[in-house]
Formats: sequence, structure tokens, C-alpha cells
Amino acid sequence: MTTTILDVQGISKRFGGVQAVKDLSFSVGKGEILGLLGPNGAGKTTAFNMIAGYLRPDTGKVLFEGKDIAGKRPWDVCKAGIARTFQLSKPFGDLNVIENLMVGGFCRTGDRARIRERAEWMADFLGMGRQREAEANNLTAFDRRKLELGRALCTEPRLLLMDEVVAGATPSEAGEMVELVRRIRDMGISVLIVEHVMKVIMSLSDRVVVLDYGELIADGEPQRVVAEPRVLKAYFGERYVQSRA
Ligand SMILES: Nc1ncnc2c1ncn2[C@@H]1O[C@H](COP(=O)(O)OP(=O)(O)OP(=O)(O)O)[C@@H](O)[C@H]1O
Repeated sequence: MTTTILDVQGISKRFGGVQAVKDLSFSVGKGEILGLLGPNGAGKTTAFNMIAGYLRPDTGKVLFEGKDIAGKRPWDVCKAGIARTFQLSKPFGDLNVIENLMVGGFCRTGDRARIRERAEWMADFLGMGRQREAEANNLTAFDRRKLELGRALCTEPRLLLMDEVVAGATPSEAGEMVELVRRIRDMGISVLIVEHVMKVIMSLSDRVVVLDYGELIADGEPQRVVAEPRVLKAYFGERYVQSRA
């Protein structure tokens, strides 16, 4: 039986008149890759931000390894063992690859030698060994994205939250990212991933949960979930579902 690493229990968030997330519950198993799906505006980023400490939930609990982290600040969530990447990657432009990676390490320890060693290892892991000294400003968009991923990993997380990691990537870059995510999971890190590119989600996820208008509408094995009428309706509308009946 898989152990649960993250257990989200009934979280909600309202922005003025918009109920962005409503009574959302789901869990991530240890060693699992869970895909978070849903049409634009479904509440995925809001849910992410409540888990990562960027937004305080109006209701509910976020249990990480059994402890409620809801409402903790991002720095404390990171220290607890959760790292995240952002939709828009913003490395420190005038720092080089190793220096950017080292920034992540300071979340865990003040030991510069250990941080540097991990950053060097990470540059190789990302396939950026030859760009160690390159300034982030001079990297391609995809390399900046990988760098952001590496910076998150340098915080030594046990759960990684990834937001749209292949947006704007070429097919071969997307393939490279999929491989990296698999290797991250093989290192024992659980992954919660938001991604619009279906091919990526379907090939990576052990399980997916689907949101629509802030509510969970499906949770299960990817192939089965994407064929559910409720999910098809959320993505393509009622007429599409009726035309297939
Ligand atoms: N800070 C905010 N203030 C007001 N409304 C917000 C705020 N953040 C999100 N919303 C609204 O909450 C709803 C959910 O947005 P959210 O960004 O979480 O969806 P999403 O599923 O991540 O969408 P996308 O796939 O387009 O990134 C939307 O209606 C959005 O307009």
C-alpha cells in the first residue's frame, strides 16, 4: 500500500465574487506522479499556491507528512520539504548556472561546500554541465526552465510541485523534461504536476485529478479519467459529449 505524503482536505479560496477553489480534497502518494488537470480558470494555480504557502486557504487543511502546513509561509513550506516551480521562470539573470542552483541550497543548510557540491551535481543531472559558468541571462528559455527546476531540487524536497514545465518547449525539449521528471521520481521525490500538454500528463502521471470551476470532478487512472463524460464536458462542452453518445 502506498503511504500518503500530501493530504489536501477540503481547501477553499474565494477572491471577491469568484470561488476559485471549493472544498477540494485529494492526496498524493509517496513516490507518485499526480497530474492536476482542468480547463483555464479551473483553480489549479490557486490550489498550488495554497499548498506552497503563497495563499492561505479560507477553509481546510493541507497535511504534509501528517502535519498541517496550511497558512505557513512559502519559506517554511520549503523547509518542511516541498519545492515548487513557477509558470514563468525567473532565474537571477546576472548569476551563473551554479550560483543560481546554490540559491536553492541555502533553504536547507548554511554549509557552502555542501551546497556547491549539490549544485555541481545538479548541473550535470540537468544536462547543463557545460554551461556551469554561463549567466542565466544568456540561456535559452528551456534551459532557464531547467535551471528553475534544478534550483527547486537543490532545496532537497520530498514533494515537488511543477507548474506548466513544458509551456513553449519544442517536442524534443518536452521529451527531455518528461525524462527528467521520471528520474526525479526515481530519486524518491513525489511530484504534483500542473500541465496543459495532454501528451505529457498522460505519459507521466500515475494518477490524475481534474478540477472544473474550482471543484474536483474526477480522480483516478489517467486513461480512464480523460474518457469520463464529466471531464469531456468540462473541456469540450455538452454538445461534444452528446455527439459521442
Ligand atoms: N488573485 C486573484 N484575484 C482574483 N481572482 C483570481 C485571482 N487568482 C485567480 N483568480 C480567479 O480564480 C479562478 C481560478 O484561477 P486559477 O488561476 O487558479 O485557474 P487555473 O486553473 O490555474 O487556470 P490556468 O490554466 O488558466 O492557469 C479564475 O476565475 C481566476 O480568474
